[in-house]
Amino acid sequence: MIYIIITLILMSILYKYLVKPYSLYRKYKKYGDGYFFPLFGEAAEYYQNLQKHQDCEYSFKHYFDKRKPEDNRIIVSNMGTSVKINLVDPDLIKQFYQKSENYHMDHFFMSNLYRLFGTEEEDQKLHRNFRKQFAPAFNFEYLQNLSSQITKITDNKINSLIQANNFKDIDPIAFSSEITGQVILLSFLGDTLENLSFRNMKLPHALSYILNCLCGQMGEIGYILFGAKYTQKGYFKQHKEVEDFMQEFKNYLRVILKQKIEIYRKEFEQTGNIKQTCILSLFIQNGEIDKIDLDDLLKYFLNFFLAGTETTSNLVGMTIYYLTQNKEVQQKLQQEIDQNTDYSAEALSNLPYLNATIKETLRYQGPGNSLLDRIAVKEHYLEDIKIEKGVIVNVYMKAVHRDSRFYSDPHTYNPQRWLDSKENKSLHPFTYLPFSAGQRNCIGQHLALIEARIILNSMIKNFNFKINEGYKLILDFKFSPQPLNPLQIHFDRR
Ligand code: HEM
Repeated sequence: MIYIIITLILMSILYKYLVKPYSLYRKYKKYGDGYFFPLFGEAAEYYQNLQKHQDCEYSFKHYFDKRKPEDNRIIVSNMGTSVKINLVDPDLIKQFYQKSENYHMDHFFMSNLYRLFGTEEEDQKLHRNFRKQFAPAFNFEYLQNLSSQITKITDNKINSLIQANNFKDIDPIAFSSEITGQVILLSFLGDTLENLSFRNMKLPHALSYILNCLCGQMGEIGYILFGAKYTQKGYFKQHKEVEDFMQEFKNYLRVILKQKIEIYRKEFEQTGNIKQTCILSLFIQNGEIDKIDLDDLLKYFLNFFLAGTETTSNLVGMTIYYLTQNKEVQQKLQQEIDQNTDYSAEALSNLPYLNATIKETLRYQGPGNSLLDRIAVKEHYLEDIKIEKGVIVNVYMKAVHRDSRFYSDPHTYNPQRWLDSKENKSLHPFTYLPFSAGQRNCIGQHLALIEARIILNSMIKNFNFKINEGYKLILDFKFSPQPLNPLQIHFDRR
């Protein structure tokens, strides 16, 4: 009897994880190519190279140079009990955004992070409400008021580097993440909380520490099998320590939020105005603060920190890296920046070469390679492809950003392409998506660009950049491509 039960269990596992996904895989393969674990399929080489070389740029180039994009509109792979479809064709991508009501966020792999900042808004109405509430705080005109403070944070950081008199082997990603972390605190709370610490860590460090712990747990076998329940229960000492740290930290932040709200409320009652530009002060002035509870505010604050810190510092740091690899780009940028004396957000947004360089980093190696996975909640079509309920769908932005049909010489870093009107004209609107598109596009894109321009402007004014001769960039495949070993750049004072 026991053998029959074991056989039945094994067969049902085999069916769920192998037979069913394989039949789905076969069905979708005719629209593109793909790989199936245990590894086979045309795209398996992509994965094998990734494991062997650990360099996602190497395996990406190797694979994408060989495929014919016009015949391969998707890349399909098995994912748990279903399949995942990566869209790499702009027309399919356009339809995906137009039919966004057919998708929810896929929670399984992300659920450990949702423990930190609460679950995603699945309800479209709630999400629309969130966007409506926060949109005024992220429009360019409002954010311009923060630019002098962002410049001050950047200059302080550069001055402390100059005072330390150590310009060797600097990682510009880590360097700028201290600025971008403070900017998120500033834009939300109106204060960088420089003097506060939690368990002897500055607040951005404490947050990054928790995020790293939670992301690390997501690679554990127990997590892969059982999801966040496995880590949350705290059966193991290290899980319990992270859980305690996180809860204590959230309570600490809740108190800070409450205190800040009280301070701004008082200022508003007494003067009819709040001097500091930030989300909290805006919400008090426009009355939104009474429509949102403290736990939701905390959730959004943590969300913004997660979405806005490493992404922007990655953009800045990788731009500096590409300047070390392209001397003429560095020189051209210096010339433009040296001639400019107006450092306001608006003036910087009008520097053509600075903006073309940022745009090119976002195309070439943007921090948003793909989206968080979506799961189809009902059957529907993307063009001629029938998407079944339960199938996971994502947009592989990097693939369209490097598609030779839309970009000449796509694997070359070349800011000039954005100033060349011929290349610009040929663009299909869904071939440039560093901040995604549609209802869930990046709400913080203006903030990210304002910050990137200010930080790069100050850094380029002060330094020449040279890579350490022994350093070789290997891009690790994480949420976004990250250097496996921290960048080692010599900042030469100008
Ligand atoms: C270079 C920097 C940045 C890049 C490349 C970037 C990219 C993206 C992308 C691709 C998405 C869509 C994700 C998806 O749909 O799965 C997104 C969403 C989001 N981003 Fe950014 N981001 C950046 C900076 C920021 C900053 C500074 C903030 C500040 C608050 C921010 C806040 C958000 C939020 C809250 C969402 C979710 C929006 C929603 O669901 O409605 N991001 N970002």
